[in-house]
Amino acid sequence: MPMDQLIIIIVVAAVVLLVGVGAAFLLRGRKTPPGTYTSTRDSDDPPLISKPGSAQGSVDTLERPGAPGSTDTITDDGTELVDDLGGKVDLDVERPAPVLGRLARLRERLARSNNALGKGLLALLSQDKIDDDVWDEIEETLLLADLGTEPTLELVDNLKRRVKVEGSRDPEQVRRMLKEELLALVDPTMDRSLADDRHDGRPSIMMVVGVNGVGKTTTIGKVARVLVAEDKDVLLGAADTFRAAAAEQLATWGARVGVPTVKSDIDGADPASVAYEAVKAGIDQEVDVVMIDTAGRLQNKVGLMDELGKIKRVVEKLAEVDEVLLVLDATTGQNGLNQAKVFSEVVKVTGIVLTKLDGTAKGGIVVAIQRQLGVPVKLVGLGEGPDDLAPFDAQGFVDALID
Ligand SMILES: Nc1nc2c(ncn2[C@@H]2O[C@H](COP(=O)(O)OP(=O)(O)OP(=O)(O)O)[C@@H](O)[C@H]2O)c(=O)[nH]1
Repeated sequence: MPMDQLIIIIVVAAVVLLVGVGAAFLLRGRKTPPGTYTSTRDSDDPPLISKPGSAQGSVDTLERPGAPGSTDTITDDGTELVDDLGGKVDLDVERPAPVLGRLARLRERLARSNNALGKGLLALLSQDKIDDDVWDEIEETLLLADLGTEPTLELVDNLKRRVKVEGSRDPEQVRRMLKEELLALVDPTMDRSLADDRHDGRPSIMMVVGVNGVGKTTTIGKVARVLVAEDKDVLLGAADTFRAAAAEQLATWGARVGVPTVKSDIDGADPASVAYEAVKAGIDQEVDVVMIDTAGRLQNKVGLMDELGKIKRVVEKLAEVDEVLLVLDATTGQNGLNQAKVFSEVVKVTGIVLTKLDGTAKGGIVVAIQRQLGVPVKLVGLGEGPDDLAPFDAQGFVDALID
C-alpha cells in the first residue's frame, strides 16, 4: 500500500477515535451511566451484546437512553421489547432531590394530614381528670386512625399505667409519654434498608407488587429517582403488560432521570418474559438495581398467584429476587390490609411502600400493616411530586404525628 494512502487511513482512524472519545465524554451523566460501561467489570463478564437464540429470546444492546447506535429491539417469541427512549439523544436528564432529610422536608405535609390524631390525643391526655370516658375517646381516636385493635389496646393500657404511676398532666410529659409509646408500636428496631446494592457480581433484583391504582408505577418511578440520587445505576422492567399505558408511564419516569426501561409494545405480552429480559439486560449491563413492575388484578387471586409466581420463578433462573416491595394506598384502610394479606400469601413480601400518606389522617395504618405482615414499611409516598417519596423512619414519623 502506498505511503500516502496509509497516512490517510491513519489520520481518518485517529479522527474517528477522537470523535468517539469526545461523544462518550459528553454523554457522561452520572458516575456510571447505565449501559455504557466501556469495559467489563470482571474478566469473565459476558459481552454487552448477547447472542440471539436463547430459549427465552434474545437481547440486543440496551444502550443508555440517548447513546448513539442504540438498538432497541429484543425479540422474544415474536414479542418486541424496546428500550424507553428509542435512541433519542436526551442530555437534559433531571437531577432528583437528595434523599437525606426528605422526611423532615415533607414533615409539614405529613403533620397537616395527620395532626388530628396527635392533637386529639394530647388534648384528651392533658385533661385534669382522665376518666373511663376519656380513655374510651382515646381508644376511639386511635382506632379511627387505623392503628388496629390490638395495638390500640396495647397503647391505651401502657398509657393508663404510666399516667397512674407518673400522675402528671403536664403537657410536655404527656407528649413525651405518647411519643414513646407510639414509637414502640412503630418499632424503630426493624431493618428498613432497601436491598439496592450489587452483590455476588450481579444487580440487586426488586419486584414491585400491588393492585392497580395504589400508585405502583409512580412509586417505581420515584424509587428509581431515589436510587439515581444515590448514584446507583438502575434498569426498569415493565412486566405490567396488562395495560400498555403502564409500561409507557414507567418508561417516561425512567427517561426523566436517564434510566432505561425494558418493555413490550404488545398488549398482553408474557410478563415473565419481559421480566426475564429486563434482568438479563441488567446483568449484561452491570447495573446496580433492576426494578420490575408487575400487574395486580386482585379480582382473580389464582391468576395473580400464577402470574407473580411465574415471574419470580423465571427471573430466578438468572438471579434471586432480593426485594419484593408491596405498594399499598394508605387511604384504603381495611382494604389495604386485605390486599396485604393476599399478596403475602402469593409472594414473600420483604418491604412495604405506603403511598398517599399525605392525603389521610389514618397514619396508624403503618403500625397495623407492619403487625399483620411482620414486614417493615420501608418507604412512604407523601405527594404527587416526583420526589415526594421518603425512606420511612420511625422517629421522624412519630415526631410528625405528635409535634
Ligand atoms: N397524593 C398522592 N398521590 C399519589 C402518591 N403516589 C401515587 N399517587 C397518585 O396516584 C395515582 C395512581 O398512580 P399510578 O402509579 O398510576 O398507580 P398504579 O398502581 O401504578 O396503577 P397502574 O399503572 O394502573 O398499575 C396517580 O395520580 C399518582 O400521582 C402519593 O404518595 N400521594
